[in-house]
Amino acid sequence: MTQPADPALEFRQVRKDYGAVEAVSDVSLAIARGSFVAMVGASGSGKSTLLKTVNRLVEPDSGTVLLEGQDVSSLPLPALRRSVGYVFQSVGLFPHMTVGENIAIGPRLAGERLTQTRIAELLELVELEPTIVSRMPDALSGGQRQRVGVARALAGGSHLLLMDEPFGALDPITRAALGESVSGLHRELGLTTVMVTHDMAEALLLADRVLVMDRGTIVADEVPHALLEGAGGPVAQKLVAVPRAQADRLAELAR
Ligand SMILES: Nc1ncnc2c1ncn2[C@@H]1O[C@H](COP(=O)(O)OP(=O)(O)OP(=O)(O)O)[C@@H](O)[C@H]1O
Repeated sequence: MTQPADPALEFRQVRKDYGAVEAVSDVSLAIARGSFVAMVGASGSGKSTLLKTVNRLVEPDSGTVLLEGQDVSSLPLPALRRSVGYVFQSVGLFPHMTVGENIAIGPRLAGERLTQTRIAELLELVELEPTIVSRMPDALSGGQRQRVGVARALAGGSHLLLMDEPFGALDPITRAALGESVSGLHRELGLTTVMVTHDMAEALLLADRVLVMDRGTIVADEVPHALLEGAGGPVAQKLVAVPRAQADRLAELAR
């Protein structure tokens, strides 16, 4: 892929080791404003570690992460976390807080109160009923919890949405519905979206750029069409082979 001239997010030679494990090895990558990037790769390949360097949940050993051209290590943490929408792997809603309080927590930590109207708007964006606002997280389905997680990530008005395996624990129908919702939000709000997923089919269907990570490095960087045409090298093609074989088998069964 050609590198964008004025990227929303950029990694320059980012490296993170955990003892002898090279979790992220000198990754350089620029992400264009408005793009939807999927990051795919085997478990332990470094996807989450790389994503977490953006809002400094992980501090790199070396290298720089630039958000809108600014080195994230020079930004005050509350402001940085506010300007990066982050949907966690495990959702991570606070169990003792209502849905509304969970959505408002980021701005609150940064010293701002979200109005009830704004919270209602955010619920509407993620297609949840406004009445859900006073419910506790354990009274929601997994899909509803993930939608609240997305609303919370967008509450600070961020244009950068990072999602770490957001649909992992959901059934396939809920997963597909949420994928569609996120894709719609991405377009409507003009977001730059980076989504970590184990599912190459999901990556191919939702993203306009697919990165494949393997042992701490990016081994493929392609548009979905190119991956389907055979580009990206052996690790990428092994991942593409799975949904392709399923699609072929389904087509055979339908004959
Ligand atoms: N806090 C930590 N302490 C020690 N090792 C860690 C820590 N976080 C991650 N690692 C190691 O770093 C490597 C990369 O982990 P990472 O979670 O980034 O991979 P991943 O591709 O996101 O995996 P998954 O798809 O399973 O979430 C792994 O070997 C992991 O065990």
